[in-house]
Amino acid sequence: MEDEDDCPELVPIDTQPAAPAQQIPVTIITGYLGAGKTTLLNYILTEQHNKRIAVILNEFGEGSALEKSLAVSQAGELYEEWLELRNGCLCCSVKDNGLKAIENLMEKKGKFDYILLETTGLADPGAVASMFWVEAELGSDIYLDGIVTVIDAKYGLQQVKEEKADGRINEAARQIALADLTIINKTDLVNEEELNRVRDTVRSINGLVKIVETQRSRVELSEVLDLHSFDDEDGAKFAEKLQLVKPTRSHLDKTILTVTFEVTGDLCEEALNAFIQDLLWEKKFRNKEGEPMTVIRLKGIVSLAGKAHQVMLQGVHELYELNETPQLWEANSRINRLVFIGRNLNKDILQEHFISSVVLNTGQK
Ligand SMILES: Nc1nc2c(ncn2[C@@H]2O[C@H](COP(=O)(O)OP(=O)(O)OP(=O)(O)O)[C@@H](O)[C@H]2O)c(=O)[nH]1
Ligand SMILES: [Zn+2]
Repeated sequence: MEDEDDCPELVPIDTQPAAPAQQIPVTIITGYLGAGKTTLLNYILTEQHNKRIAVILNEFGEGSALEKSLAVSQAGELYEEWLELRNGCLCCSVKDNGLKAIENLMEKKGKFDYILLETTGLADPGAVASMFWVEAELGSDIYLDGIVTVIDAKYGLQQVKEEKADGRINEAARQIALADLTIINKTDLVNEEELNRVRDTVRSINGLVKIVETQRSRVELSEVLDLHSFDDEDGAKFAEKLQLVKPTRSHLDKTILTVTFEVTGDLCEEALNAFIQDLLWEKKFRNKEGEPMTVIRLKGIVSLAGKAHQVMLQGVHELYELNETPQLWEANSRINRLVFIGRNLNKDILQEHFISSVVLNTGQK
């Protein structure tokens, strides 16, 4: 028997390797069971486009948590490989095998232009997303382009509202919180009023997300691909977008919502790192009820002391990044703008912590 750590050999086919260089975008497609993820993938693959798209399905085989299928479709041909997982855990399995498998595949078949990865309905896409994000940092061939969450217009609401045992985060709500784009699918099954309710609920969770509505997941490709949700190519657009974010008010108890605030003044970079780490890693901040604040997605434009350029803050799951953008601050307009999506968030408490620990007194040196 072969070493378990090894990836299975992938089907060799005759294609000449594409020209090297250039990172390949990966879009993570998530959504609750039966929402229409596979329908979306099939739709994208059959649409007219000039891309070589690899599709990775991360699904556990029926009756066995030890297998998942890796299906790669290209120009209508479908290859399937079964990868052994040692421990039923998706993020680890993707980390141990999935990425290697993708890389092996690219070595053998030449590069793809795009990768779509469908996660299982119950997986935490945050873990998967942060893994691809880290890989890009480490010089991998792949970078995370965006997270797309498909929602069932008919059953989505019910799925989001379901209370989980032991106070665990509702997965359907978490998937919406993480998303850059949500696709409310199966609109044929609901009336306008029901659709409005779904839309409002999505908005109540995630104040940043873009929403489209579909039947059979038929969406403009340009709405799904090349979102560049995690790069800082265009700091200006990013800052503009943050300005439009409205805080959300939850319809439901204990659910996830969006909190945003603006603060003037320069920030101490070290203290900012400590603040974010306390928030994301240590879960040190608590709301009025004493429950720990949990942040799922974090974005911001910040003004670091001594830096002429705007700095973009991005966070997913437990990972975050601060990157200088090409945008220069205009005189007297250095405003820090932060957006937090998560659970048990209290804006006033967060803002107070932020001001007292991170903001330097202007004028004081
Ligand atoms: N009525 C209706 N049915 C749809 C629509 N889109 C998809 N479906 C059906 O819904 C079912 C589930 O769709 P899938 O694309 O397999 O959903 P999925 O999210 O990949 O499901 P899992 O992988 O099992 O979590 C299928 O029977 C689809 O044909 C739609 O817009 N309207
Ligand atoms: Zn599916």
